[in-house]
Amino acid sequence: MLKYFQNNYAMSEKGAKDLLHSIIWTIVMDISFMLPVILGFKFLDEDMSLLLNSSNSQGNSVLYYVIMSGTFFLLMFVIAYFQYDSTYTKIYEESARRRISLAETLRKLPLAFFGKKDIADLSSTIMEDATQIEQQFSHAVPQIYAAMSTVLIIGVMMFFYNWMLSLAVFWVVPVAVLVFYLSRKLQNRMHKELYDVKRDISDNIQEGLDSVYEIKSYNREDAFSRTLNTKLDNYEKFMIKSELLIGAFVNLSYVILKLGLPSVILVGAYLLSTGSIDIFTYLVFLVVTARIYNPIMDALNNFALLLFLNVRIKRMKEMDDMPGQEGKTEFRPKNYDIGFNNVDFSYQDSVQTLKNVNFTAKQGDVTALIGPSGGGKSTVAKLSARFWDIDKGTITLGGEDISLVDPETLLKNYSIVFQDVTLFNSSVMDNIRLGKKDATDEEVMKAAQLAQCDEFVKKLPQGYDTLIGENGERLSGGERQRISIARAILKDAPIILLDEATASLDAENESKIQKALSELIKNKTVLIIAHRMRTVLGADKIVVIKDGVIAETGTPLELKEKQGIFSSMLKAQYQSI
Ligand SMILES: Nc1ncnc2c1ncn2[C@@H]1O[C@H](COP(=O)(O)OP(=O)(O)OP(=O)(O)O)[C@@H](O)[C@H]1O
Repeated sequence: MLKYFQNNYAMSEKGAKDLLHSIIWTIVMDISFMLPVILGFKFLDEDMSLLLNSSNSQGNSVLYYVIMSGTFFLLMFVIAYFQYDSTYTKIYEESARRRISLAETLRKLPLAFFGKKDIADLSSTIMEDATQIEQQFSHAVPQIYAAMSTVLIIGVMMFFYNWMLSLAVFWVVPVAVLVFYLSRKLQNRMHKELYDVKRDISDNIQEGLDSVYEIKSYNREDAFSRTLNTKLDNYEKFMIKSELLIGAFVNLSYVILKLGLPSVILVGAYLLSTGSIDIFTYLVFLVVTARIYNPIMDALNNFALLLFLNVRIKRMKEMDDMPGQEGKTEFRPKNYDIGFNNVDFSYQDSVQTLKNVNFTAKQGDVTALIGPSGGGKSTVAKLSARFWDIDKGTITLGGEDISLVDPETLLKNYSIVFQDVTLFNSSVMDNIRLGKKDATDEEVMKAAQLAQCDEFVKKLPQGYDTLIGENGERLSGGERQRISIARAILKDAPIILLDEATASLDAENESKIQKALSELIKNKTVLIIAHRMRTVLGADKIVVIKDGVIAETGTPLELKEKQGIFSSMLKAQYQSI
């Protein structure tokens, strides 16, 4: 049972145990809620029949019923308290565990995964899906199991009491459940489609927000709104259709259940007329029948909600099952040479991005990656820090295979300055301190000076304490880049991965960034995706990557003399200057 819960509801072992407790408490509570009814029957059976039959024998006193009612009330209250605690408190704990476990899974995923997968999808699985599951598990799931068990217990008791009348009560249940069961596939399909349509809309909105500048500058507002409106309209239509269809099946099941009462009336009347039952039994069955279908209807309703949840549970399990990156957390390489040995890599199975890549970026050298756009330069740089795991070959750091090292441990050795700098809506000081979280203000300011940030930071209203807006919206491209260089200087890692900006910076800005970079790369292993001639010619080694293979390697002088791709790229750039 516990394994079933774990597998089907994406629960932890503790969560499955808590769910089982909560179901048991809900069953106990449902049964305890019948105590007043039983007391009522006892009263009818023993005392009222005495009165009706004008017997002289003594029934139970009023005091007896008062004491019994008080005891039952207290018992019900205590049971309801434990049911509440086991259901609500525990499910929220499980929900927190579920979110932490998802976050832990995400932490272990290859870094590049986050570039590929849209963040809206991830965050909505962690927050929205987890909330939906939490609500259903605190409200619906224990009730389904409890309702089924309670009805079963009462059913068995009723069959022992009078099997013919019980048959009249219960024949509708399997028919109603069958109708509902048969609609399960359709419901699942509807829910899946609805979920996909909804995800598509949130992706669309997220994309619109991310690219609001482009949309406005290319006058695409109308087109964007039209697409979004169409999707929203379709979503609405789809919702109505799915509600109607699912509602039709659920209501059909309800109607079938409702046929139980007339059956009991008719069969009961017949049995009464033949003298097979007395009036009291007839009344008892009528009262029970009037109430017994409600928990079954609730269970069906809750079951429909659980089907709705299936898609989300599946999505959560998918995320949980994503292969994370593991490795040793003790790692002290004997040097910081990066080696690519016969490396093959593909993002998708069908296209091979890198083929048999071999080169070494030596500690203390600047190794420039150059080549035509789409050739694989960024991929090589990212693979060297284990953003993805490769398909074939090995990538080593100090001679050790990086695929055996825990990514977080590995990344402590890298400073990464790529073009798409991410800044946070906090102060300049905190943004730079990201490079070394325990750095003093003085250390941060020193790094900022070396990265040529000092001058523009001092002009900001509160200097280093100025909040820079969401993703540094108050800063220029060059300023953002220099902040990211300051972070890297502060981190002072032995390896620098650098993607030189292609954005056209003005001459002053460019020379400042060059100055900052030359500070950063002193005595480090530097792997640079080079775009500027100055960098390319100043490099110790050049690796030319074209169509995923290494086309040339050597010093700038060697490659110039070779008259190959490098020398023609060099000529083309000089001609364009
Ligand atoms: N996350 C990704 N998923 C799938 N394919 C990708 C991904 N990133 C890059 N690619 C593909 O891999 C190939 C190499 O891309 P890469 O970015 O490494 O080239 P590049 O030489 O750095 O290009 P550029 O100079 O234009 O930045 C390209 O065909 C690109 O479309």
